[in-house]
Amino acid sequence: MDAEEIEAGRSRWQARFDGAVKRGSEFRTLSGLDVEPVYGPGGDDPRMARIGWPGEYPFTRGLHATGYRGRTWTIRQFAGFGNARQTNERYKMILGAGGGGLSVAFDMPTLMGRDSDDPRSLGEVGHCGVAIDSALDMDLLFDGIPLGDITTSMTISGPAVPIFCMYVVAAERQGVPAGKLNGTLQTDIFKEYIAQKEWLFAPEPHLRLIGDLMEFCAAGVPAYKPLSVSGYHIREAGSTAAQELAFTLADGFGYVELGLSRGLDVDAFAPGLSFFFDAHIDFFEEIAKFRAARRIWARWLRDVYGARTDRAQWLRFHTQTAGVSLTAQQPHNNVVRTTVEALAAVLGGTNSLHTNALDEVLALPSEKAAEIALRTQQVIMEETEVVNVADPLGGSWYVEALTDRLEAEAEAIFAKIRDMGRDGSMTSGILRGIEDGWFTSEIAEAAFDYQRKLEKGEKRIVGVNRHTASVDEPLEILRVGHEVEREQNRVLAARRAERDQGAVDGALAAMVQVARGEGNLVPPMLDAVRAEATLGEICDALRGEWGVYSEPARF
Ligand SMILES: C[C@H](C(=O)O)C(=O)SCCNC(=O)CCNC(=O)[C@H](O)C(C)(C)COP(=O)(O)OP(=O)(O)OC[C@H]1O[C@@H](n2cnc3c(N)ncnc32)[C@H](O)[C@@H]1OP(=O)(O)O
Repeated sequence: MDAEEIEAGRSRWQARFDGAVKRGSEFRTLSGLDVEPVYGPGGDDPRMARIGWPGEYPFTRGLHATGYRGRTWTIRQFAGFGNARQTNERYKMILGAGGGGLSVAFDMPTLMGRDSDDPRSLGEVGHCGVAIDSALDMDLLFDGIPLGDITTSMTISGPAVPIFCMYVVAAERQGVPAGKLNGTLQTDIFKEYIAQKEWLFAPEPHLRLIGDLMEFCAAGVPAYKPLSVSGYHIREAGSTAAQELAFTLADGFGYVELGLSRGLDVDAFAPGLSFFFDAHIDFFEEIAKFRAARRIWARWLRDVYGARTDRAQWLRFHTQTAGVSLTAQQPHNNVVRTTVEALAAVLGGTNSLHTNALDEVLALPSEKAAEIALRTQQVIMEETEVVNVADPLGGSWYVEALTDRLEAEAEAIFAKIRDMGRDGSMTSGILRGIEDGWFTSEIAEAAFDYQRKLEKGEKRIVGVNRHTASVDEPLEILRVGHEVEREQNRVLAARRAERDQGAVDGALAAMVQVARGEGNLVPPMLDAVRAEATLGEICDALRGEWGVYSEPARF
Protein backbone atom coordinates (compact mmCIF):
# COMPACT_ATOMS: atom_id res chain seq x y z
CA MET A 1 0.00 0.00 0.00
CA ASP A 2 1.51 3.37 -0.97
CA ALA A 3 1.79 6.43 1.26
CA GLU A 4 -1.24 8.13 -0.33
CA GLU A 5 -3.54 5.20 0.35
CA ILE A 6 -2.22 4.95 3.90
CA GLU A 7 -2.97 8.63 4.47
CA ALA A 8 -6.49 8.14 3.08
CA GLY A 9 -6.98 5.32 5.61
CA ARG A 10 -5.66 7.49 8.39
CA SER A 11 -8.16 10.25 7.47
CA ARG A 12 -11.05 7.76 7.48
CA TRP A 13 -9.95 6.53 10.88
CA GLN A 14 -9.60 10.13 12.15
CA ALA A 15 -13.14 10.98 11.05
CA ARG A 16 -14.50 7.92 12.85
CA PHE A 17 -12.45 8.68 15.92
CA ASP A 18 -13.52 12.33 16.04
CA GLY A 19 -17.18 11.36 15.78
CA ALA A 20 -17.03 8.76 18.58
CA VAL A 21 -17.59 9.15 22.30
CA LYS A 22 -14.42 8.90 24.39
CA ARG A 23 -13.92 8.22 28.09
CA GLY A 24 -11.86 11.36 28.51
CA SER A 25 -9.95 13.96 26.56
CA GLU A 26 -6.42 13.61 27.90
CA PHE A 27 -4.47 10.42 27.57
CA ARG A 28 -0.86 10.55 28.74
CA THR A 29 1.96 8.32 29.86
CA LEU A 30 2.60 8.03 33.59
CA SER A 31 5.20 10.78 33.32
CA GLY A 32 2.90 13.10 31.43
CA LEU A 33 3.71 12.69 27.74
CA ASP A 34 0.74 12.99 25.39
CA VAL A 35 0.02 9.83 23.42
CA GLU A 36 -1.81 9.46 20.14
CA PRO A 37 -4.93 7.25 20.08
CA VAL A 38 -3.29 5.06 17.43
CA TYR A 39 0.06 4.86 15.69
CA GLY A 40 0.74 3.97 12.07
CA PRO A 41 3.52 4.14 9.51
CA GLY A 42 5.08 7.46 8.59
CA GLY A 43 5.17 6.62 4.88
CA ASP A 44 4.75 3.70 2.56
CA ASP A 45 4.22 0.27 4.20
CA PRO A 46 3.09 -2.70 2.10
CA ARG A 47 1.77 -4.45 5.20
CA MET A 48 -0.95 -1.84 5.70
CA ALA A 49 -3.42 -3.53 3.36
CA ARG A 50 -3.54 -6.42 5.83
CA ILE A 51 -3.18 -4.38 9.00
CA GLY A 52 -5.48 -1.41 8.33
CA TRP A 53 -6.76 1.00 10.97
CA PRO A 54 -8.83 0.32 14.08
CA GLY A 55 -12.55 0.36 13.40
CA GLU A 56 -12.39 -0.62 9.76
CA TYR A 57 -12.10 -3.74 7.66
CA PRO A 58 -10.27 -6.10 8.13
CA PHE A 59 -10.40 -5.10 11.82
CA THR A 60 -6.95 -6.55 12.56
CA ARG A 61 -6.41 -3.59 14.88
CA GLY A 62 -9.74 -3.75 16.66
CA LEU A 63 -13.42 -3.15 16.08
CA HIS A 64 -13.63 0.43 17.28
CA ALA A 65 -11.72 3.50 16.06
CA THR A 66 -11.30 4.58 19.68
CA GLY A 67 -9.98 1.25 21.02
CA TYR A 68 -10.26 1.28 24.80
CA ARG A 69 -10.48 5.09 24.80
CA GLY A 70 -14.14 4.65 23.90
CA ARG A 71 -14.90 1.87 26.35
CA THR A 72 -12.66 -0.52 28.22
CA TRP A 73 -13.28 -4.25 28.04
CA THR A 74 -15.92 -5.86 30.25
CA ILE A 75 -14.56 -7.41 33.42
CA ARG A 76 -16.57 -10.61 33.40
CA GLN A 77 -15.60 -13.12 36.07
CA PHE A 78 -16.92 -16.66 35.58
CA ALA A 79 -18.49 -17.74 38.87
CA GLY A 80 -20.92 -20.21 40.39
CA PHE A 81 -20.96 -22.74 43.19
CA GLY A 82 -23.39 -24.41 45.57
CA ASN A 83 -26.97 -23.28 45.21
CA ALA A 84 -28.49 -20.23 43.54
CA ARG A 85 -28.52 -18.20 46.77
CA GLN A 86 -24.82 -18.75 47.45
CA THR A 87 -23.92 -17.82 43.90
CA ASN A 88 -26.18 -14.77 44.01
CA GLU A 89 -24.10 -13.52 46.96
CA ARG A 90 -20.88 -14.04 44.99
CA TYR A 91 -22.35 -12.09 42.05
CA LYS A 92 -23.20 -9.21 44.34
CA MET A 93 -19.65 -9.29 45.67
CA ILE A 94 -18.26 -9.25 42.09
CA LEU A 95 -20.50 -6.38 41.00
CA GLY A 96 -19.79 -4.48 44.22
CA ALA A 97 -16.05 -4.85 43.60
CA GLY A 98 -16.28 -3.41 40.09
CA GLY A 99 -17.13 -6.38 37.85
CA GLY A 100 -18.79 -5.14 34.68
CA GLY A 101 -20.86 -8.17 33.70
CA LEU A 102 -21.84 -11.58 35.02
CA SER A 103 -20.85 -15.06 33.88
CA VAL A 104 -22.59 -18.16 35.18
CA ALA A 105 -20.71 -21.40 35.90
CA PHE A 106 -23.13 -24.33 36.20
CA ASP A 107 -22.52 -27.58 38.06
CA MET A 108 -21.98 -30.85 36.20
CA PRO A 109 -25.57 -32.18 36.50
CA THR A 110 -26.90 -28.92 35.03
CA LEU A 111 -24.30 -29.01 32.24
CA MET A 112 -25.51 -32.52 31.39
CA GLY A 113 -29.22 -31.65 31.57
CA ARG A 114 -29.90 -33.63 34.75
CA ASP A 115 -31.83 -32.63 37.84
CA SER A 116 -30.06 -32.50 41.19
CA ASP A 117 -32.01 -35.52 42.42
CA ASP A 118 -31.11 -37.66 39.41
CA PRO A 119 -29.09 -40.66 40.68
CA ARG A 120 -26.32 -39.70 38.21
CA SER A 121 -25.97 -36.35 39.97
CA LEU A 122 -24.99 -37.85 43.32
CA GLY A 123 -21.94 -36.11 44.75
CA GLU A 124 -21.77 -33.48 42.00
CA VAL A 125 -24.48 -30.99 42.97
CA GLY A 126 -23.11 -27.47 43.32
CA HIS A 127 -19.50 -28.62 42.98
CA CYS A 128 -18.06 -27.15 39.79
CA GLY A 129 -20.73 -24.48 39.50
CA VAL A 130 -24.22 -23.58 40.57
CA ALA A 131 -27.09 -26.10 40.56
CA ILE A 132 -30.07 -24.94 38.49
CA ASP A 133 -33.11 -27.20 38.35
CA SER A 134 -35.92 -24.88 37.33
CA ALA A 135 -36.89 -21.28 36.63
CA LEU A 136 -37.31 -20.70 40.38
CA ASP A 137 -33.56 -21.31 40.80
CA MET A 138 -32.91 -18.79 38.04
CA ASP A 139 -35.08 -16.27 39.92
CA LEU A 140 -32.93 -16.76 43.02
CA LEU A 141 -29.69 -16.61 41.05
CA PHE A 142 -30.51 -13.09 39.88
CA ASP A 143 -32.45 -11.92 42.90
CA GLY A 144 -31.82 -8.18 43.28
CA ILE A 145 -29.87 -8.03 40.00
CA PRO A 146 -31.88 -6.24 37.29
CA LEU A 147 -31.61 -8.39 34.17
CA GLY A 148 -32.52 -5.50 31.90
CA ASP A 149 -29.44 -3.55 33.01
CA ILE A 150 -26.69 -6.15 33.00
CA THR A 151 -25.14 -8.45 30.43
CA THR A 152 -24.94 -12.05 31.62
CA SER A 153 -23.02 -14.86 30.01
CA MET A 154 -24.14 -18.42 30.65
CA THR A 155 -21.63 -21.17 29.97
CA ILE A 156 -23.64 -24.17 28.93
CA SER A 157 -23.95 -25.95 25.60
CA GLY A 158 -25.83 -29.30 25.74
CA PRO A 159 -28.89 -27.88 27.52
CA ALA A 160 -28.28 -24.29 26.42
CA VAL A 161 -31.77 -23.72 25.06
CA PRO A 162 -33.76 -24.77 28.17
CA ILE A 163 -31.37 -22.71 30.32
CA PHE A 164 -31.91 -19.73 27.99
CA CYS A 165 -35.67 -20.24 28.43
CA MET A 166 -35.25 -20.16 32.22
CA TYR A 167 -33.30 -16.91 31.91
CA VAL A 168 -36.01 -15.39 29.74
CA VAL A 169 -38.70 -16.48 32.22
CA ALA A 170 -36.71 -15.10 35.20
CA ALA A 171 -36.44 -11.79 33.30
CA GLU A 172 -40.19 -11.81 32.56
CA ARG A 173 -40.84 -12.27 36.28
CA GLN A 174 -38.64 -9.22 36.93
CA GLY A 175 -40.77 -7.31 34.42
CA VAL A 176 -38.07 -7.32 31.71
CA PRO A 177 -39.30 -8.45 28.26
CA ALA A 178 -37.09 -10.87 26.31
CA GLY A 179 -36.50 -8.25 23.64
CA LYS A 180 -34.57 -6.10 26.12
CA LEU A 181 -32.12 -8.81 27.16
CA ASN A 182 -28.45 -8.58 26.33
CA GLY A 183 -25.95 -11.29 27.12
CA THR A 184 -24.36 -14.43 25.81
CA LEU A 185 -25.11 -18.13 25.83
CA GLN A 186 -22.29 -20.53 25.02
CA THR A 187 -24.37 -23.10 23.07
CA ASP A 188 -21.32 -24.17 21.02
CA ILE A 189 -21.93 -27.88 20.53
CA PHE A 190 -19.18 -28.44 17.95
CA LYS A 191 -16.50 -27.84 20.57
CA GLU A 192 -18.27 -30.28 22.90
CA TYR A 193 -17.76 -33.10 20.41
CA ILE A 194 -14.27 -31.82 19.64
CA ALA A 195 -12.93 -31.13 23.11
CA GLN A 196 -15.13 -30.74 26.16
CA LYS A 197 -17.39 -33.78 25.64
CA GLU A 198 -20.55 -32.46 27.28
CA TRP A 199 -23.30 -33.10 24.74
CA LEU A 200 -26.79 -34.53 25.16
CA PHE A 201 -27.81 -35.64 21.68
CA ALA A 202 -26.27 -36.47 18.32
CA PRO A 203 -25.10 -33.46 16.25
CA GLU A 204 -28.23 -33.28 14.07
CA PRO A 205 -30.84 -32.56 16.78
CA HIS A 206 -28.39 -30.27 18.57
CA LEU A 207 -27.92 -28.24 15.38
CA ARG A 208 -31.65 -28.08 14.90
CA LEU A 209 -32.03 -26.68 18.44
CA ILE A 210 -29.26 -24.15 17.82
CA GLY A 211 -30.87 -23.08 14.55
CA ASP A 212 -34.16 -22.59 16.41
CA LEU A 213 -32.41 -20.45 18.99
CA MET A 214 -30.61 -18.35 16.37
CA GLU A 215 -33.90 -17.78 14.58
CA PHE A 216 -35.70 -16.87 17.81
CA CYS A 217 -33.00 -14.41 18.89
CA ALA A 218 -32.54 -12.82 15.46
CA ALA A 219 -36.28 -12.13 15.40
CA GLY A 220 -36.99 -11.12 19.00
CA VAL A 221 -33.88 -10.74 21.18
CA PRO A 222 -31.69 -8.65 18.89
CA ALA A 223 -28.88 -7.66 21.28
CA TYR A 224 -28.46 -11.18 22.65
CA LYS A 225 -25.55 -13.38 21.53
CA PRO A 226 -27.00 -16.91 21.37
CA LEU A 227 -23.63 -18.48 20.53
CA SER A 228 -20.18 -18.04 22.01
CA VAL A 229 -17.98 -20.14 19.79
CA SER A 230 -15.24 -21.47 22.01
CA GLY A 231 -11.59 -22.10 21.41
CA TYR A 232 -10.92 -22.08 25.13
CA HIS A 233 -11.86 -25.71 25.66
CA ILE A 234 -9.97 -26.78 22.54
CA ARG A 235 -6.80 -25.08 23.78
CA GLU A 236 -7.21 -26.32 27.33
CA ALA A 237 -7.51 -29.86 25.94
CA GLY A 238 -3.99 -29.39 24.59
CA SER A 239 -4.22 -27.87 21.11
CA THR A 240 -1.69 -25.44 19.67
CA ALA A 241 -2.58 -21.78 19.20
CA ALA A 242 -3.05 -22.30 15.45
CA GLN A 243 -5.39 -25.26 16.05
CA GLU A 244 -7.37 -23.24 18.58
CA LEU A 245 -7.70 -20.43 16.07
CA ALA A 246 -8.59 -22.64 13.12
CA PHE A 247 -10.93 -25.13 14.80
CA THR A 248 -12.82 -22.32 16.52
CA LEU A 249 -13.26 -20.16 13.45
CA ALA A 250 -14.19 -23.24 11.41
CA ASP A 251 -16.90 -23.97 14.00
CA GLY A 252 -18.02 -20.36 13.67
CA PHE A 253 -18.27 -20.78 9.89
CA GLY A 254 -20.33 -23.92 10.54
CA TYR A 255 -22.83 -21.85 12.53
CA VAL A 256 -22.92 -19.23 9.77
CA GLU A 257 -23.76 -22.01 7.32
CA LEU A 258 -26.45 -23.22 9.73
CA GLY A 259 -28.02 -19.74 9.84
CA LEU A 260 -27.89 -19.46 6.05
CA SER A 261 -29.41 -22.92 5.64
CA ARG A 262 -32.36 -21.72 7.76
CA GLY A 263 -32.90 -18.83 5.36
CA LEU A 264 -31.71 -16.21 7.86
CA ASP A 265 -30.08 -12.97 6.73
CA VAL A 266 -26.37 -13.09 7.54
CA ASP A 267 -26.31 -9.39 8.41
CA ALA A 268 -29.08 -10.02 10.94
CA PHE A 269 -27.77 -13.15 12.67
CA ALA A 270 -23.96 -12.89 12.41
CA PRO A 271 -23.73 -10.11 15.05
CA GLY A 272 -25.17 -12.73 17.45
CA LEU A 273 -22.13 -14.97 16.99
CA SER A 274 -19.42 -14.17 19.47
CA PHE A 275 -16.18 -15.94 20.36
CA PHE A 276 -14.29 -17.15 23.38
CA PHE A 277 -10.53 -17.68 23.37
CA ASP A 278 -7.82 -18.81 25.73
CA ALA A 279 -4.99 -16.43 26.67
CA HIS A 280 -2.05 -18.75 27.17
CA ILE A 281 1.39 -17.93 28.46
CA ASP A 282 3.23 -17.23 25.17
CA PHE A 283 2.63 -13.50 25.25
CA PHE A 284 3.24 -12.49 21.64
CA GLU A 285 1.74 -15.59 20.07
CA GLU A 286 -1.51 -14.93 21.90
CA ILE A 287 -1.67 -11.29 20.85
CA ALA A 288 -1.06 -12.33 17.25
CA LYS A 289 -3.77 -15.01 17.52
CA PHE A 290 -6.41 -12.47 18.56
CA ARG A 291 -5.45 -10.08 15.77
CA ALA A 292 -5.45 -12.87 13.18
CA ALA A 293 -8.85 -14.08 14.41
CA ARG A 294 -10.48 -10.71 13.75
CA ARG A 295 -8.95 -10.45 10.29
CA ILE A 296 -9.82 -13.97 9.16
CA TRP A 297 -13.39 -13.72 10.42
CA ALA A 298 -14.02 -10.39 8.70
CA ARG A 299 -12.63 -11.68 5.40
CA TRP A 300 -14.59 -14.93 5.39
CA LEU A 301 -17.81 -13.27 6.48
CA ARG A 302 -17.49 -10.65 3.75
CA ASP A 303 -16.06 -12.71 0.91
CA VAL A 304 -17.39 -16.22 1.52
CA TYR A 305 -20.70 -15.64 3.29
CA GLY A 306 -21.68 -12.25 1.87
CA ALA A 307 -21.94 -10.16 5.06
CA ARG A 308 -22.16 -6.47 4.21
CA THR A 309 -22.32 -4.67 7.54
CA ASP A 310 -19.39 -4.06 9.89
CA ARG A 311 -21.24 -5.67 12.78
CA ALA A 312 -21.74 -8.86 10.81
CA GLN A 313 -18.00 -8.89 10.00
CA TRP A 314 -16.90 -8.10 13.56
CA LEU A 315 -15.33 -10.86 15.59
CA ARG A 316 -16.11 -9.97 19.18
CA PHE A 317 -14.50 -12.13 21.81
CA HIS A 318 -14.26 -12.94 25.46
CA THR A 319 -10.97 -14.24 26.82
CA GLN A 320 -10.11 -16.36 29.80
CA THR A 321 -6.56 -16.72 31.02
CA ALA A 322 -5.23 -20.26 30.64
CA GLY A 323 -6.38 -22.62 33.38
CA VAL A 324 -3.87 -25.20 32.18
CA SER A 325 -0.97 -22.82 32.73
CA LEU A 326 -1.70 -22.66 36.45
CA THR A 327 0.25 -24.89 38.80
CA ALA A 328 -0.70 -26.57 42.05
CA GLN A 329 2.93 -26.13 43.07
CA GLN A 330 3.75 -22.66 44.41
CA PRO A 331 0.22 -21.49 43.58
CA HIS A 332 0.83 -17.82 44.42
CA ASN A 333 2.91 -17.60 41.23
CA ASN A 334 -0.35 -18.14 39.34
CA VAL A 335 -1.17 -14.47 39.89
CA VAL A 336 1.89 -13.59 37.79
CA ARG A 337 0.95 -16.01 35.02
CA THR A 338 -2.59 -14.70 34.95
CA THR A 339 -1.39 -11.10 34.77
CA VAL A 340 0.85 -11.78 31.78
CA GLU A 341 -1.94 -13.66 30.01
CA ALA A 342 -4.52 -10.98 30.79
CA LEU A 343 -2.19 -8.32 29.40
CA ALA A 344 -1.87 -10.34 26.19
CA ALA A 345 -5.66 -10.44 25.91
CA VAL A 346 -5.88 -6.69 26.40
CA LEU A 347 -3.12 -5.92 23.92
CA GLY A 348 -4.93 -8.23 21.52
CA GLY A 349 -8.09 -6.15 21.96
CA THR A 350 -10.35 -8.49 23.92
CA ASN A 351 -13.91 -7.29 24.43
CA SER A 352 -14.46 -9.10 27.70
CA LEU A 353 -12.11 -10.87 30.10
CA HIS A 354 -12.00 -13.42 32.91
CA THR A 355 -8.83 -13.65 34.95
CA ASN A 356 -8.31 -16.95 36.76
CA ALA A 357 -7.95 -17.09 40.49
CA LEU A 358 -4.67 -18.37 41.90
CA ASP A 359 -6.37 -21.35 43.55
CA GLU A 360 -8.43 -22.36 40.50
CA VAL A 361 -6.09 -25.26 39.84
CA LEU A 362 -7.17 -26.76 43.18
CA ALA A 363 -10.83 -25.83 43.56
CA LEU A 364 -13.39 -23.18 42.74
CA PRO A 365 -12.03 -19.80 43.83
CA SER A 366 -12.27 -18.68 47.42
CA GLU A 367 -13.71 -15.19 47.87
CA LYS A 368 -10.24 -13.72 48.50
CA ALA A 369 -8.71 -15.40 45.44
CA ALA A 370 -11.67 -14.23 43.33
CA GLU A 371 -11.07 -10.69 44.52
CA ILE A 372 -7.37 -10.78 43.63
CA ALA A 373 -8.26 -12.08 40.16
CA LEU A 374 -10.66 -9.20 39.63
CA ARG A 375 -8.18 -6.66 40.99
CA THR A 376 -5.61 -7.99 38.51
CA GLN A 377 -7.77 -6.71 35.67
CA GLN A 378 -8.35 -3.45 37.46
CA VAL A 379 -4.60 -2.88 37.91
CA ILE A 380 -4.12 -3.39 34.16
CA MET A 381 -7.08 -1.18 33.31
CA GLU A 382 -6.52 1.65 35.78
CA GLU A 383 -2.77 1.83 36.33
CA THR A 384 -0.74 0.65 33.36
CA GLU A 385 -1.96 3.17 30.73
CA VAL A 386 -2.11 0.37 28.12
CA VAL A 387 -5.71 1.43 27.43
CA ASN A 388 -4.64 4.73 25.87
CA VAL A 389 -3.59 3.49 22.46
CA ALA A 390 -5.47 1.14 20.13
CA ASP A 391 -3.52 -1.94 19.05
CA PRO A 392 -0.24 -0.64 20.49
CA LEU A 393 1.75 -3.54 19.01
CA GLY A 394 0.42 -3.02 15.49
CA GLY A 395 3.33 -2.62 13.11
CA SER A 396 5.76 -4.55 15.32
CA TRP A 397 7.77 -6.70 12.89
CA TYR A 398 7.45 -9.67 15.20
CA VAL A 399 3.75 -9.36 16.02
CA GLU A 400 2.76 -8.70 12.41
CA ALA A 401 4.82 -11.66 11.19
CA LEU A 402 3.27 -13.93 13.81
CA THR A 403 -0.20 -12.66 12.93
CA ASP A 404 0.41 -13.49 9.26
CA ARG A 405 1.88 -16.87 10.17
CA LEU A 406 -1.05 -17.89 12.37
CA GLU A 407 -3.46 -16.76 9.69
CA ALA A 408 -1.69 -18.92 7.11
CA GLU A 409 -1.67 -21.93 9.46
CA ALA A 410 -5.39 -21.46 10.08
CA GLU A 411 -6.16 -21.21 6.36
CA ALA A 412 -4.31 -24.49 5.74
CA ILE A 413 -6.38 -26.17 8.45
CA PHE A 414 -9.63 -24.75 7.01
CA ALA A 415 -8.75 -26.28 3.66
CA LYS A 416 -8.15 -29.66 5.31
CA ILE A 417 -11.48 -29.53 7.16
CA ARG A 418 -13.39 -28.58 4.02
CA ASP A 419 -11.70 -31.38 2.10
CA MET A 420 -12.85 -33.92 4.67
CA GLY A 421 -16.50 -33.10 4.00
CA ARG A 422 -18.75 -34.39 1.28
CA ASP A 423 -19.83 -31.13 -0.29
CA GLY A 424 -17.05 -28.58 0.30
CA SER A 425 -18.95 -26.88 3.13
CA MET A 426 -17.26 -26.27 6.46
CA THR A 427 -20.16 -27.94 8.29
CA SER A 428 -19.83 -31.18 6.39
CA GLY A 429 -16.08 -31.25 7.10
CA ILE A 430 -16.59 -30.54 10.79
CA LEU A 431 -19.17 -33.32 11.12
CA ARG A 432 -16.89 -35.76 9.35
CA GLY A 433 -13.96 -34.71 11.55
CA ILE A 434 -16.07 -35.30 14.64
CA GLU A 435 -17.30 -38.66 13.38
CA ASP A 436 -13.77 -39.83 12.54
CA GLY A 437 -12.24 -38.51 15.76
CA TRP A 438 -9.94 -36.32 13.65
CA PHE A 439 -10.17 -33.21 15.83
CA THR A 440 -9.70 -35.20 19.01
CA SER A 441 -6.64 -36.98 17.70
CA GLU A 442 -5.08 -33.77 16.33
CA ILE A 443 -5.46 -32.19 19.76
CA ALA A 444 -4.17 -35.32 21.51
CA GLU A 445 -1.06 -35.31 19.30
CA ALA A 446 -0.34 -31.69 20.15
CA ALA A 447 -0.89 -32.31 23.87
CA PHE A 448 1.39 -35.36 23.77
CA ASP A 449 4.10 -33.42 21.99
CA TYR A 450 3.99 -30.65 24.59
CA GLN A 451 4.04 -33.12 27.50
CA ARG A 452 7.05 -34.90 26.03
CA LYS A 453 8.89 -31.58 25.74
CA LEU A 454 8.00 -30.71 29.30
CA GLU A 455 9.29 -34.01 30.58
CA LYS A 456 12.53 -33.63 28.64
CA GLY A 457 12.94 -30.13 30.08
CA GLU A 458 12.64 -28.45 26.68
CA LYS A 459 9.57 -26.62 28.03
CA ARG A 460 9.91 -25.12 31.47
CA ILE A 461 7.40 -24.39 34.20
CA VAL A 462 8.52 -22.68 37.39
CA GLY A 463 7.69 -24.81 40.42
CA VAL A 464 7.12 -27.91 38.28
CA ASN A 465 10.37 -28.71 36.45
CA ARG A 466 12.34 -25.54 37.32
CA HIS A 467 12.97 -23.71 40.59
CA THR A 468 11.01 -26.20 42.64
CA ALA A 469 12.26 -25.28 46.14
CA SER A 470 9.67 -23.18 47.94
CA VAL A 471 8.41 -21.94 51.29
CA ASP A 472 4.81 -22.67 50.30
CA GLU A 473 2.05 -22.64 52.85
CA PRO A 474 -1.14 -24.60 52.10
CA LEU A 475 -3.91 -22.46 50.61
CA GLU A 476 -7.31 -22.30 52.18
CA ILE A 477 -9.65 -23.50 49.46
CA LEU A 478 -13.39 -23.35 48.95
CA ARG A 479 -15.18 -26.60 49.75
CA VAL A 480 -18.80 -27.25 48.82
CA GLY A 481 -20.36 -29.54 51.43
CA HIS A 482 -22.82 -32.35 50.75
CA GLU A 483 -25.50 -30.46 52.67
CA VAL A 484 -25.88 -28.30 49.52
CA GLU A 485 -27.07 -31.37 47.60
CA ARG A 486 -29.44 -32.48 50.37
CA GLU A 487 -30.97 -28.99 50.59
CA GLN A 488 -31.26 -28.62 46.81
CA ASN A 489 -33.09 -31.94 46.62
CA ARG A 490 -35.41 -31.04 49.49
CA VAL A 491 -36.36 -27.78 47.76
CA LEU A 492 -36.80 -29.54 44.42
CA ALA A 493 -39.14 -32.15 45.93
CA ALA A 494 -41.21 -29.38 47.56
CA ARG A 495 -41.48 -27.49 44.25
CA ARG A 496 -42.59 -30.61 42.41
CA ALA A 497 -45.29 -31.17 45.05
CA GLU A 498 -46.57 -27.58 44.74
CA ARG A 499 -46.71 -27.11 40.96
CA ASP A 500 -49.61 -27.91 38.65
CA GLN A 501 -48.52 -31.32 37.36
CA GLY A 502 -51.17 -31.32 34.62
CA ALA A 503 -49.76 -28.07 33.24
CA VAL A 504 -46.23 -29.49 33.29
CA ASP A 505 -47.23 -32.70 31.53
CA GLY A 506 -49.24 -30.81 28.92
CA ALA A 507 -46.41 -28.38 28.19
CA LEU A 508 -43.84 -31.17 27.89
CA ALA A 509 -46.11 -33.13 25.55
CA ALA A 510 -46.63 -30.04 23.37
CA MET A 511 -42.87 -29.52 23.24
CA VAL A 512 -42.26 -33.13 22.20
CA GLN A 513 -44.85 -32.73 19.49
CA VAL A 514 -42.86 -29.83 18.00
CA ALA A 515 -39.59 -31.77 18.42
CA ARG A 516 -41.13 -34.51 16.30
CA GLY A 517 -42.01 -32.02 13.56
CA GLU A 518 -40.33 -28.93 12.19
CA GLY A 519 -41.51 -25.92 14.18
CA ASN A 520 -39.32 -23.75 16.37
CA LEU A 521 -38.77 -25.41 19.75
CA VAL A 522 -38.10 -22.27 21.77
CA PRO A 523 -41.74 -21.13 22.31
CA PRO A 524 -43.02 -24.53 23.60
CA MET A 525 -39.90 -24.88 25.76
CA LEU A 526 -40.61 -21.45 27.25
CA ASP A 527 -44.11 -22.67 28.12
CA ALA A 528 -42.70 -25.77 29.81
CA VAL A 529 -40.32 -23.60 31.84
CA ARG A 530 -43.15 -21.21 32.79
CA ALA A 531 -45.05 -24.25 34.09
CA GLU A 532 -41.96 -24.96 36.25
CA ALA A 533 -40.88 -28.10 34.39
CA THR A 534 -37.36 -28.95 35.52
CA LEU A 535 -34.26 -29.01 33.36
CA GLY A 536 -34.00 -32.78 33.70
CA GLU A 537 -37.63 -33.27 32.69
CA ILE A 538 -37.24 -31.10 29.60
CA CYS A 539 -34.02 -32.82 28.54
CA ASP A 540 -35.41 -36.28 29.30
CA ALA A 541 -38.45 -35.55 27.15
CA LEU A 542 -36.10 -34.66 24.27
CA ARG A 543 -33.85 -37.66 24.97
CA GLY A 544 -36.98 -39.80 24.69
CA GLU A 545 -37.57 -38.37 21.24
CA TRP A 546 -34.02 -38.03 19.89
CA GLY A 547 -32.04 -40.61 21.87
CA VAL A 548 -28.58 -40.00 23.27
CA TYR A 549 -25.21 -39.86 21.56
CA SER A 550 -22.15 -41.94 22.35
CA GLU A 551 -18.78 -41.15 20.90
CA PRO A 552 -17.44 -43.92 18.66
CA ALA A 553 -14.64 -45.73 20.54
CA ARG A 554 -11.17 -45.15 19.05
CA PHE A 555 -7.70 -46.41 19.87
C1 LIG B 1 -13.92 -22.37 30.85
C2 LIG B 1 -15.34 -22.23 31.24
C3 LIG B 1 -15.94 -23.64 31.37
O1 LIG B 1 -16.44 -24.23 30.42
O2 LIG B 1 -15.89 -24.18 32.47
C4 LIG B 1 -16.08 -21.35 30.29
O3 LIG B 1 -16.49 -21.76 29.23
S1 LIG B 1 -16.25 -19.73 30.76
C5 LIG B 1 -16.97 -18.94 29.40
C6 LIG B 1 -17.38 -17.60 29.78
N1 LIG B 1 -17.85 -16.92 28.62
C7 LIG B 1 -18.13 -15.64 28.60
O4 LIG B 1 -18.08 -14.99 29.64
C8 LIG B 1 -18.55 -15.03 27.29
C9 LIG B 1 -18.67 -13.59 27.40
N2 LIG B 1 -19.04 -13.01 26.14
C10 LIG B 1 -19.57 -11.82 26.03
O5 LIG B 1 -19.78 -11.13 27.03
C11 LIG B 1 -19.98 -11.29 24.68
O6 LIG B 1 -20.32 -12.38 23.85
C12 LIG B 1 -18.91 -10.41 24.04
C13 LIG B 1 -17.60 -11.15 23.82
C14 LIG B 1 -19.45 -9.92 22.69
C15 LIG B 1 -18.65 -9.21 24.92
O7 LIG B 1 -19.82 -8.49 25.17
P1 LIG B 1 -19.80 -7.21 26.10
O8 LIG B 1 -21.20 -6.71 26.17
O9 LIG B 1 -19.14 -7.53 27.37
O10 LIG B 1 -18.84 -6.23 25.35
P2 LIG B 1 -18.95 -5.49 23.93
O11 LIG B 1 -17.62 -5.46 23.30
O12 LIG B 1 -20.05 -6.06 23.12
O13 LIG B 1 -19.25 -4.01 24.38
C16 LIG B 1 -20.48 -3.58 24.93
C17 LIG B 1 -21.04 -2.44 24.07
O14 LIG B 1 -20.09 -1.39 24.02
C18 LIG B 1 -19.75 -1.09 22.67
N3 LIG B 1 -18.33 -0.69 22.62
C19 LIG B 1 -17.29 -1.36 23.07
N4 LIG B 1 -16.16 -0.67 22.87
C20 LIG B 1 -16.51 0.46 22.24
C21 LIG B 1 -15.81 1.59 21.74
N5 LIG B 1 -14.51 1.71 21.83
N6 LIG B 1 -16.52 2.55 21.15
C22 LIG B 1 -17.86 2.46 21.02
N7 LIG B 1 -18.58 1.44 21.47
C23 LIG B 1 -17.91 0.45 22.08
C24 LIG B 1 -19.98 -2.39 21.94
O15 LIG B 1 -20.14 -2.19 20.53
C25 LIG B 1 -21.26 -2.87 22.63
O16 LIG B 1 -22.37 -2.17 22.15
P3 LIG B 1 -23.32 -2.85 21.04
O17 LIG B 1 -23.81 -4.12 21.67
O18 LIG B 1 -24.38 -1.85 20.82
O19 LIG B 1 -22.48 -3.13 19.87
